[in-house]
Amino acid sequence: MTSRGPEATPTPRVLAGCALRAAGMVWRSAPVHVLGYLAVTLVGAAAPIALAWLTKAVLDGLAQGRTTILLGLAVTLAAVTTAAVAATHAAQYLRAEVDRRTALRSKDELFAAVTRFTGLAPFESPAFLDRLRLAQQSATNPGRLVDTAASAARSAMTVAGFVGSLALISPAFTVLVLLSALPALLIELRLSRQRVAMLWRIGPAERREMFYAQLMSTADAAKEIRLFDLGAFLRLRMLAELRTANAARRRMDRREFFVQASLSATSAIVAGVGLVWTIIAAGRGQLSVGDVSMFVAAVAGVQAALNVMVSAGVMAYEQLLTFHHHVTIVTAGPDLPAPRDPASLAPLRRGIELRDVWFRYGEDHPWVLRGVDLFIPHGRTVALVGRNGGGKSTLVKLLCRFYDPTRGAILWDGVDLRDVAPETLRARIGAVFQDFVTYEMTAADNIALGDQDATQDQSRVERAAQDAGVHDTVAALPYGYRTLLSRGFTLDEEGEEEGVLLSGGQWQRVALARAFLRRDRDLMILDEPSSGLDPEAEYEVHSRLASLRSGRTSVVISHRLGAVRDADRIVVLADGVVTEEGTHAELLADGGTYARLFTRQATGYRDEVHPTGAVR
Ligand SMILES: Nc1ncnc2c1ncn2[C@@H]1O[C@H](COP(=O)(O)OP(=O)(O)OP(=O)(O)O)[C@@H](O)[C@H]1O
Repeated sequence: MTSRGPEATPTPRVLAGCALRAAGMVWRSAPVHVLGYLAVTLVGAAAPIALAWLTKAVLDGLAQGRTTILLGLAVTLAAVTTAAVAATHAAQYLRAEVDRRTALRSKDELFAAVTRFTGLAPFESPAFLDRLRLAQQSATNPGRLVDTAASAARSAMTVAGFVGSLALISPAFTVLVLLSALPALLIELRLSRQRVAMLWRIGPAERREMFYAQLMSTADAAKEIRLFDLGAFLRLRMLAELRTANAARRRMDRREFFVQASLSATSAIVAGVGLVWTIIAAGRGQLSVGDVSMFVAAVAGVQAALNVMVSAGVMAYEQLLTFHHHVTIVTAGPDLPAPRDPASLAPLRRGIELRDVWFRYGEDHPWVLRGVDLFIPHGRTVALVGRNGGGKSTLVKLLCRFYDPTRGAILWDGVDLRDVAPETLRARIGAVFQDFVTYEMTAADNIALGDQDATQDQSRVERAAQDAGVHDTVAALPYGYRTLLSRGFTLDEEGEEEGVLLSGGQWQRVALARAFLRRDRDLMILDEPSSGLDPEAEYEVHSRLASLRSGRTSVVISHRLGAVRDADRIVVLADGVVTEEGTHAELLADGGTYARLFTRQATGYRDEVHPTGAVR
């Protein structure tokens, strides 16, 4: 599902599966509305045929001077016209409702599937992201398929009705009109395959265009864009992507225009020939005035209805091809191998062992971890330190099983993490990630997301905030814990209860509070938990974290070596290999990388005092 080459066109069998799935989805979403829609469609389909016959009867009645039947015919004509108009409006409403209800279900199904992916790899795959975008766009397709099918059925009825009438006048001409629609169908199907392939090809350009547009409209990037004067640069890039996509769409539109113009010309020629023939036949007295009117209405009706049928068939085909992206995602297997019979995971007793763990993010990527052997003992704190890009955060991601080791294994009290359901493992872990999320939600929600049970328990949220030292800040916000931590939305519909923005350090404390809600978990992961804090706050938070960690198993990553010196074990990771391991004192005594980094940092904090007493 992740490779990005030209998309192979799904086989008819696969498309039939998609159609069945779409039909099931529509039926489950809006059964009553679908039935109503089909009923009014039927009325709409019968109306033109009835009108044509009534018109013929009126004209013949007039020509033959049978005025007695004219009033009845006129009333019937008016009633049929009214019913046809009412059916059109009812169909519009019902179709929109079917669309809305089905789109809701389709989005639910799609995002349930997206959140079911347990690892991170799909979200780092351009092919998957392109597919997801197209799948999102296809949310209304199942509903539209009903519409398309109904309009095809309506047209089929019209064709059948008029074909009967036409055949009475000229069987040969009837065959000619019907046959003239066949090339149109084949050509249009080919065009629609090309259109869907084009949409897949321009997917990356469209996503980049969206990326630039979003960048220019979000507060996060606004500072740099203004300071570095990036506005015009980003706008031009966005427009370049849009032009690329537009050029592909234009080429396709032109091709369609030429093909459709040729097809329309063919239809017009067929209709013109027929008209000449009927006029000549009427002149010779072989046809009545009513017959001529019927013939003209029938040819126009059959051609228009055949056109609609061809368009409907093509549209259905295109809608199915796009909906296929949805189906591919919702029916995809697990992104990480799922254990057939998942092992249960008891609370940690001995520890977590990384046994010769090798990892790279993809086959074309370099090795990030190269044979890491490491034991994280139960109840102890292990600190991971080392230079940027050494693989520390990657190791932590493997502990959470966001990826599986490429080689080697990670064992939780001897149980391979691959044998456990990811959600079971994650229920035992608490974490603050380096790139924690700042949710545009209320302060209370931002904390409670750490443990959803807490959404119903404000006291737990407040306790966690107190532990993270952010309670006073939150309590002082305009609406306390109800305050929205965003300037992009407001709390109320009227737009009066505006949100606020927190500082970087305050956000970090909110993220810590989220982790504090999971304090009872077996493993606590703290990836740079205090990087945004001021020195006093850092000291305070580390004291709190130390008390939180005491007796618990934790893995801490920090570049501030003073913050991890008390860890039970300090592990230096360099180029994906454990190069040093020991306590702070042992590593200092060894005089290796850790000792060098620590001394360098410590020297930076120490003032050199001049003999005169001045601080330099
Ligand atoms: N999702 C990813 N896809 C591809 N490569 C990645 C991904 N995440 C990290 N890397 C690469 O893996 C290597 C290790 O990154 P990692 O984030 O684990 O390092 P780190 O030790 O935590 O660094 P830092 O101290 O800067 O946070 C880096 O070279 C990085 O480019």
